Amino acid sequence: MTSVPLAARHGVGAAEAAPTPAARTAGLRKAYGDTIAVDGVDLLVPEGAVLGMLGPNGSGKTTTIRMLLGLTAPTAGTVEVFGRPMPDAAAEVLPFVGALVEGPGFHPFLSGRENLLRCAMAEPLLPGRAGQRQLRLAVDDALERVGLGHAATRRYRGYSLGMKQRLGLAAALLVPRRMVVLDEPTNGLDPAGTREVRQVVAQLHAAGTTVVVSSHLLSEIEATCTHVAVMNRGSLVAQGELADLLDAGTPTLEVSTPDREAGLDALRAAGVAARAEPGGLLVELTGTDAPSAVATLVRAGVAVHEARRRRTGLEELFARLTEDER
Ligand SMILES: Nc1ncnc2c1ncn2[C@@H]1O[C@H](COP(=O)(O)OP(=O)(O)OP(=O)(O)O)[C@@H](O)[C@H]1O
Repeated sequence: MTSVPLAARHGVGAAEAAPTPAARTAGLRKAYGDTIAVDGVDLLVPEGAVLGMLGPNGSGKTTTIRMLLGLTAPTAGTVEVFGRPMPDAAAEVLPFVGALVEGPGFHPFLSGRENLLRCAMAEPLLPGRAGQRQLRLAVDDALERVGLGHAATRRYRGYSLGMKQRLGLAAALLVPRRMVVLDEPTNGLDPAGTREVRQVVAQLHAAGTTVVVSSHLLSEIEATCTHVAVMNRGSLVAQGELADLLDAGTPTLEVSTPDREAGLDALRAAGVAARAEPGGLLVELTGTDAPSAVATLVRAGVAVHEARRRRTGLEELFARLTEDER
């Protein structure tokens, strides 16, 4: 592993030439007594990815995230963040990593802004370089990004669960990060809050920040993530680019047509498997491709109103990967 200092390679805004992943684990294991929370996890988080961690309750997502952040030490295996070992290099690495994990310890009698100012003063990347004015600007910017500007002066103890969650997210965004790790960031948020988190993740991604986000909301993961890691019973059962995972099932083409019988006859004559569906046909794209299937239909005089590839869908994939074998 390269020994170039993290700040030199990963100074905020610096271009990354080396293909070092943002984070990587090997043989990661965590046991709490007889409970094996995480077992043999080889996770790869490519730099610049938005990686969604999915898994049923108790599958080991939070424990894995805590080990990524150096908050708990592995029982066995290794964790690297930006090529540096965790938790040993935590002091060097963590200023570049924003995190929202569980309820952060905010002061109940201070306002949201005052709480964030305290966080800002503890940020190694801000003090020294930043005066009070800059700290306040960073705090107000973070509050605006999470939609808390209007409640900045209210005491934390009066915040709703969703507002507390937003303040935790704001703390993760106080300085530009190389990686942001969000454990269930939409927990307790209303639909507007959920949309805002989605926007924040999209902004981070556009700025080149790596994002690791755990969620039970498959639709959120499907909408925001480039990569997915699926956990089940402490193990990683699938990981990779979202598009590749979704394409892993049998590819099919949905054809909207009123001429279903004629369409089925034409496809069968061409050796293409298909079945009738309400409003049209579902064509299996094994041994053929979408343009050929559509051409076969059109040649047979079948009116094709619309043709669309059907993806497996994350919900179906998730159910398949995590269903119990019992
Ligand atoms: N500090 C701990 N002490 C004992 N057991 C723990 C501890 N932390 C986690 N566990 C156990 O490890 C397993 C994995 O828990 P973890 O919180 O990592 O799962 P998760 O996928 O994040 O679940 P959820 O979606 O419910 O948050 C569970 O069986 C849990 O009870």
